Amino acid sequence: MLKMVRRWTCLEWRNEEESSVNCIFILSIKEELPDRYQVWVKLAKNLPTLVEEGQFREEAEQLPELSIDELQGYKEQRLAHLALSVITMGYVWQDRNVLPRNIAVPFWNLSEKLGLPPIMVYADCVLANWKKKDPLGSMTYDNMDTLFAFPGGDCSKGFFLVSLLVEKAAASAMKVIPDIFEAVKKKNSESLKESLQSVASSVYEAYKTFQLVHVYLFSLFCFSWKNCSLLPKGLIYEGVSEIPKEFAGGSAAQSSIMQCFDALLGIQHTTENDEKSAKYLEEMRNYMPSPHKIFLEAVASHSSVRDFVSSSDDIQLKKAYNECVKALVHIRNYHLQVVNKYIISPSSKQDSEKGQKSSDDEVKGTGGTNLLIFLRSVRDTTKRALLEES
Ligand SMILES: C[C@@H](C(=O)Nc1ccc(Cl)cc1)[C@H]1[C@@H]2C[C@@H](n3cnc4cc(F)c(F)cc43)C[C@@H]21
Repeated sequence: MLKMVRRWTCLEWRNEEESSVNCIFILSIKEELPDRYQVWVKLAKNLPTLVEEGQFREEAEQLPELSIDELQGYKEQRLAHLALSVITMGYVWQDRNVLPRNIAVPFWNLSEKLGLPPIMVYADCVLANWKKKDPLGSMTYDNMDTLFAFPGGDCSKGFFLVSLLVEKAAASAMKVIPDIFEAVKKKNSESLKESLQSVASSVYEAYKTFQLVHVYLFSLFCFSWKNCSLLPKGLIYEGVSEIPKEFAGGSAAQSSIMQCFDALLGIQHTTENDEKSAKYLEEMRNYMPSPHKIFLEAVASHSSVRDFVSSSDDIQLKKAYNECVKALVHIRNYHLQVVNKYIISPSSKQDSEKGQKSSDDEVKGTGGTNLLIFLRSVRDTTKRALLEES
C-alpha cells in the first residue's frame, strides 16, 4: 500500500523544472493533439467567437466522427477529454438536448477509458486546462493562462487558475503522505509530528492562495444535466443510447485534494446530519480521473493517523494533528465566505430586484448541488474532528 501511495505521489509529476512541486493531481498536458484530432482542439479554442457569431452548432455538426484509438498516452487522452467537454458544453448551450454522434461516441468511449463521466469535470477545466505563457517561467498567476476560454472571459480564467494554484499549494503536502504512513507504522511520534506540521503549513499556504480569488467572480457557467431544469431528463448521447443520461456539473467536491486531506486525517463525513454531503462527496469521486479515485481509496484504507494520534498521550502530537484540521476549517470557512459574497448575495439581490423570493434552497452551485449547505456541512464536520488536547 505504501508503495502505491509513493507511486501515486509522483504519478503526474510535472517535468523536471517543476520537480519542486509534487503535483499528484495537476497535469501538465500538451497543447496539441495529433493532426487528425486537432479539429477538436481548434473548435474548442474558437468556442467563444463561434458561439457569439452563432456558428458553433454548425461547425460542431461538421466534425468527422473519429475513433479514440490513435490518441497516444494519458496526457493526449486528458487533453482530448478536455476539448470534447468544451465542445459538448458549447453544443448544449445552443439549447440542444441531443449530442450528435460525431461528438457523443468518441466522448463516451474516451470517458470510459479515463474513468470520467462524459461531461466537463474539475479535472478538465482546472487540473488540465492551463499552460505557462513563458515555459521557462514559474507557475505564477501572471505567467499562466487557460488552454480554453469560456464565457465570462477573465472571470472564468481567474476562477480556474486560482483553483489550480490552490491545488498546487496544497499538493506540496502530498509528498509527506508516505512518511506519515511510515511513522504510524513504526509508531514514530516525532516523525509523525513533523509530517503533520508540514501538511498544516501546506494547507495554510493553500488558504492564502485561495484569498486571491476575491479578485475574480465565481463563475457559475459550469453546466450540469442532472436535476437541471434545462435538460430535465438529461442529455441524449446519439450513437451511444436513445435514453437520455444525467451527469452532474463541475464542482469543488471533484477536487481530489479537497477530499484527500479528509481521507488522510480520518475526517468522516458520515454523520446523519451530513449524510447528503457524504453521499455527494462519494458520488463526486466518480467524477475524478481513475488514478485520483484509486489514490484516495488507498489513502483512506491505509490511514489510521487519527486513531494513532487519538490514542497517543503526546499532547504536541495532538496539537500537530489539530493544526491540520484547523487549517482545513480555515480554507473551508473562506470557501463559504466567497460563495456567500459572489454567489448567494448577488443571486438574492438579483431575485429581489426581480421581485422573486430567493432562499438558500434555490441557490445552485457549480456542481448542481446546494453549494452553501454542502460547504457548511463539510466545514462543520471538519470542526468536529478536532481532538481534545488534554
Ligand atoms: C475556487 C474554488 C472552486 O470552487 N473552484 C472550482 C469549482 C468548480 C469548478 Cl467546475 C471549477 C473550479 C476552489 C475549490 C476547490 C479547492 N478546495 C476546496 N476545499 C479545499 C480544501 C483544501 F484543503 C484544499 F487544498 C483545496 C480545497 C480550492 C477551491
